[in-house]
Amino acid sequence: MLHAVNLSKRYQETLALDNLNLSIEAGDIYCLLGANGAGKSTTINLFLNFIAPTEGKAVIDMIDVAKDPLKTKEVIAYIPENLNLYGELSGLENLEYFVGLSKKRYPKEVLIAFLNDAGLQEEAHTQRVKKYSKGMRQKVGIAIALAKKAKALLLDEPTSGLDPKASNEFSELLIKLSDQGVATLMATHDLFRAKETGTDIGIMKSGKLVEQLSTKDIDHSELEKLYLHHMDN
Ligand SMILES: Nc1ncnc2c1ncn2[C@@H]1O[C@H](COP(=O)(O)OP(=O)(O)OP(=O)(O)O)[C@@H](O)[C@H]1O
Repeated sequence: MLHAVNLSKRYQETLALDNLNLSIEAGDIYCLLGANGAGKSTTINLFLNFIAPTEGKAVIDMIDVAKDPLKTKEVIAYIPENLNLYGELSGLENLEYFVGLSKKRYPKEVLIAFLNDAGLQEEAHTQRVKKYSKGMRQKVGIAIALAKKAKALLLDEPTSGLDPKASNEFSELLIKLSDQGVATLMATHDLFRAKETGTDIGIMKSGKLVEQLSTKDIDHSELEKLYLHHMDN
């Protein structure tokens, strides 16, 4: 579903991403780990066509992102660290608006069902988003992904700053989406969540993918050791 093929991005003298090859299939939750500046956001931004590759390609659902960015955007949902919602609108109104951008229309009760499925408590649906916690905003993001029937989810540090309960709830939603066949690429600094939630882990350093593994082959402390080993060498 999501493929990086010899994907590179250079900014003047900085090689932000160096020949990345990556395959994320339906149901995979692929967690990208790495220090600040390792190239995680660059990877996600290339899949979103926010930036253009210097070499190689990002492919979503067999379509080259740079060649047909609008078509690829139809099948993905993106949740950044801080989701940009309209503070004066309610969660329900935000959902209606953003789903409308993707040319989908649903009756109000179906939109409410998406918010419920995303775990947003009923009384919050009609409250202005400016009063929401970060966890509640991220749930609206998940509701948008559900309503768009997104095949792939791109997440850039979505749980940073969430308390452990909110972070756990978010992870459970990702697993629910994965069970429905959604392919997820998530940049994160949270080794614990990556092991708990992810199916696969990639460790990046200085623009290179230096390690790939399946989460079932490693425990928490081995993952931490491996991560620190790569950061120290
Ligand atoms: N617009 C830009 N112009 C120049 N250099 C950039 C630009 N965007 C990113 N870089 C550089 O590319 C490299 C990779 O950055 P990137 O943001 O992908 O890292 P990251 O792994 O997401 O880090 P973080 O964990 O801090 O979010 C860094 O050296 C960064 O300084």
